[in-house]
Amino acid sequence: MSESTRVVVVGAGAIGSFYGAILKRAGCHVSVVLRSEYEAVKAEGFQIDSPLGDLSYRPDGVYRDGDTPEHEADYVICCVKVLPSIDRAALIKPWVGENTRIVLIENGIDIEREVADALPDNPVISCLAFIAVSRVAPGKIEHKAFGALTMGAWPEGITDDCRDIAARFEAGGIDVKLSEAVVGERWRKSLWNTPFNPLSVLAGGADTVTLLDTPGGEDLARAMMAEVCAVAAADGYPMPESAIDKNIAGTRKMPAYRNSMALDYLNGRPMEIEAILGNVVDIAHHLNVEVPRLETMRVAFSMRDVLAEKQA
Ligand SMILES: NC(=O)C1=CN([C@@H]2O[C@H](COP(=O)(O)OP(=O)(O)OC[C@H]3O[C@@H](n4cnc5c(N)ncnc54)[C@H](OP(=O)(O)O)[C@@H]3O)[C@@H](O)[C@H]2O)C=CC1
Ligand SMILES: CC(C)(CO)C(=O)C(=O)O
Repeated sequence: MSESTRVVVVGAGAIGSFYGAILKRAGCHVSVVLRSEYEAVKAEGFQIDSPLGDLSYRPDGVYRDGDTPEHEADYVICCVKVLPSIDRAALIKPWVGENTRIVLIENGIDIEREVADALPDNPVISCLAFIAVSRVAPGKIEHKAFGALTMGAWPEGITDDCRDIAARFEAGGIDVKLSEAVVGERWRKSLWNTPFNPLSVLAGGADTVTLLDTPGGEDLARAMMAEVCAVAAADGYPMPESAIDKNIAGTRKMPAYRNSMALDYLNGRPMEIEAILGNVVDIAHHLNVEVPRLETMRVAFSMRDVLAEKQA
């Protein structure tokens, strides 16, 4: 394994700076592309407090969106939020060369297609992060727990590229599960994110304990999960019925936790409603699956957007 693998992390927020630190520990040359935190990171690097130890580091290159790369990257890792306002393909394109592999570490369903369509000659590796990490100040990151990645080639399979980048994450101290069917893995994660993320926002930024302990809360989460299961099955990725019980039991075991969307809401940042909820509803419509609760939530969020536009 070459020590000088060049990695460019586009959107080095909580997830990007953390997994950049892991690849740096594994001996990769890690550059980052930033927006609002450019000055802070250029001056001081990242300070990352983690149960894995002090992961603070100075990236080998610190760039802004619009800068010109000096070298071709082996891997471009895209970690921006999946938002309608961000053209992710346009954002990563300047950093992608002929031999660059594109790695997406982002939440959501069917989020790969727009990138793969715009950059058809570069392989896409799709990753799911099971981690609790957040930005606490410019360049300062708090890693609270977990960190494992699940990944596979998109739309399916495990390629040598997947094995190569997985080995680097593992060398940096992270568990990686390689999957032949990463779209199915996305559905399994969506089983949690699609109900819990938007619910926590509608509940004013509520944590998991509040959501489940509110009378009717667990029933609502379960009913929304059942809708996600039905869409996933119609899309060709059935999940066992026990998956819902397992997710609820696992969530009840966790200390009170605010997911990334709840944190975005509380910090006044844009939220990944379409990637996590809207795309599931669109697929349900396309496959004629009834998802009344998910649909209600999506329309309620659209109302917020319409109101915000009127007030702007
Ligand atoms: N945080 C978590 O615990 C988890 C997050 N995820 C997923 O990971 C993905 C990333 O989330 P997270 O790291 O929390 O999000 P953050 O908001 O912390 O990071 C996103 C980063 O992208 C940057 N960015 C946005 N637009 C641009 C641009 N044009 N040029 C350069 N940088 C840009 C943002 O900069 P700026 O500061 O200017 O906005 C920010 O630094 C999401 O899909 C999320 O759902 C998945 C599991 C857990
Ligand atoms: C599953 C969870 C809660 C952390 O991995 C997540 O994906 C999020 O915070 O959005």
